Amino acid sequence: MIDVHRLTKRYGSRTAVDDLSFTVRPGRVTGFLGPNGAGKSTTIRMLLALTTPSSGSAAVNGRPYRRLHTPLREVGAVLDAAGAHGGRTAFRHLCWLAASNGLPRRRATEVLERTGLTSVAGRRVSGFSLGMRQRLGIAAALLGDPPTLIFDEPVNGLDPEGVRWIRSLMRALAAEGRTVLVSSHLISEMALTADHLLVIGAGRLLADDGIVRLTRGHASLEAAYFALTASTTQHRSDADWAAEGRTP
Ligand SMILES: Nc1ncnc2c1ncn2[C@@H]1O[C@H](COP(=O)(O)OP(=O)(O)OP(=O)(O)O)[C@@H](O)[C@H]1O
Repeated sequence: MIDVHRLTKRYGSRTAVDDLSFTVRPGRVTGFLGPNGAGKSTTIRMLLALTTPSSGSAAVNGRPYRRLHTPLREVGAVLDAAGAHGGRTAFRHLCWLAASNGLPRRRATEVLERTGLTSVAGRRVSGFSLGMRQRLGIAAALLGDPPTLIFDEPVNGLDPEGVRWIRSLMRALAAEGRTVLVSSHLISEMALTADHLLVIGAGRLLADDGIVRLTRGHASLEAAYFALTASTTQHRSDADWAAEGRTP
């Protein structure tokens, strides 16, 4: 479970996240959708205590991230595919992570199996493709068997097979009763993957609803999304011009 309450982040005169409140529930895939610069990554970074909020709070399984006793057992996060030390093998990387988080070594073998990396477990990460690195990042996120998972733009740069694999993994993780939050700016991908959507624009929450309800009254999810974000896209452009001290 993820709870965000009146979360705000300002960078100078720019408000990246603006009084955002929402709850992400277990047992379904929740998409976090918004245009470039909407504040998705900043929100996720605040959830994981990588960025300090200007105000408001964020909790994972009822506690702020910094107060989780064993974070890897509580929440797995996939932020980018470049996290592993290139000189290590996939297996050693995961064993090192497991040991430094008090997790049994067998978890490394188990998550390699789940992410389809068993056959390349002994290869150095430096030789991995983007798709293999992404799978390794997911393996690391699953190491502590956490009830909550957060993926930030997980399919960026992946080929169709990789996209489909991640989609089915996220659905399977939700079916196991986990809380799954996935950020994206790809509407078509979210239509296939998510049950529920949080739509943000210019740092503000624009919708918090099921895909079916969101789409109702529109020709498609894409049409519903553009109707929701149209005004904030304009707002963001004007704000960007202003922040740069220019006029559009
Ligand atoms: N460290 C920072 N310093 C200043 N501004 C920042 C910083 N990080 C983010 N921002 C600004 O905050 C806003 C939100 O950015 P953020 O990366 O959270 O958006 P996003 O929705 O994840 O976008 P994208 O889909 O492009 O990744 C943007 O205007 C961005 O320029």
